Amino acid sequence: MLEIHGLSRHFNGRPVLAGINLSLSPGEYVAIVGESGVGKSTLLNLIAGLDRPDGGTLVLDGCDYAGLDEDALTRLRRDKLGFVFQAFHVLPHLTVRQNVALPLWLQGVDGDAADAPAQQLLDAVGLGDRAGSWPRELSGGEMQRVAIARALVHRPRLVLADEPTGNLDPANGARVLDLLATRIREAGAIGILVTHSLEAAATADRVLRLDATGLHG
Ligand SMILES: Nc1ncnc2c1ncn2[C@@H]1O[C@H](COP(=O)(O)OP(=O)(O)OP(=O)(O)O)[C@@H](O)[C@H]1O
Repeated sequence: MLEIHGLSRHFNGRPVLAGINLSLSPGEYVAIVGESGVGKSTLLNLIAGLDRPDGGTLVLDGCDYAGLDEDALTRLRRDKLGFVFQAFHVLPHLTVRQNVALPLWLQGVDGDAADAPAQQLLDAVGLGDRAGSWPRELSGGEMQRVAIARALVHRPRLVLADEPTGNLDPANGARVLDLLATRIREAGAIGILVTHSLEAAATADRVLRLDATGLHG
């Protein structure tokens, strides 16, 4: 369960988010849309624990972020979160399969136990035959699919995706959105998709609009 109450964030005295409320149960997958600059990525960064709010509360599975120090937030991200951000953060010195297996390694799972699910996810995003490639050998869209496979490999409780299909052609975009929705529903995870595409947003269970007055269902 993700519970957000009265969340606010200012930058240089300028309010970006004010009084955001959102409550999501396991298995719920929502899309957040809204004008450029309204604060969608800021909200995802707060939910990911990569940034701290100026006010309000964030509680995931009973755990209040306010009580967590940086180490505890890092553990929360490692154990419970999968995220695909606009910058892919694919590591250049690891192969494609190693990049996807990384979240499992960080949980102490390695060898075949990490390689097999990593390969399965790569197959699912259409990159099964590129497992041994290096990131520099991939196109932007292929790299984005690696990032999506990596975000899902450890079956996270909370999946955050910021424009995950921004670099993809329609067929691969549809495939990735379908994979995201299927994985979230099958795992009973919570999913939040930030997108400008109403077509992409329609693949979630419901669409929320963020504007200066808050989130609207
Ligand atoms: N670290 C920061 N310091 C100062 N201002 C910031 C910072 N991060 C975000 N902002 C500002 O907060 C506002 C919201 O940015 P954010 O990236 O959350 O918007 P967005 O809704 O995701 O936009 P887009 O749809 O264009 O990606 C913007 O005006 C941005 O300039």
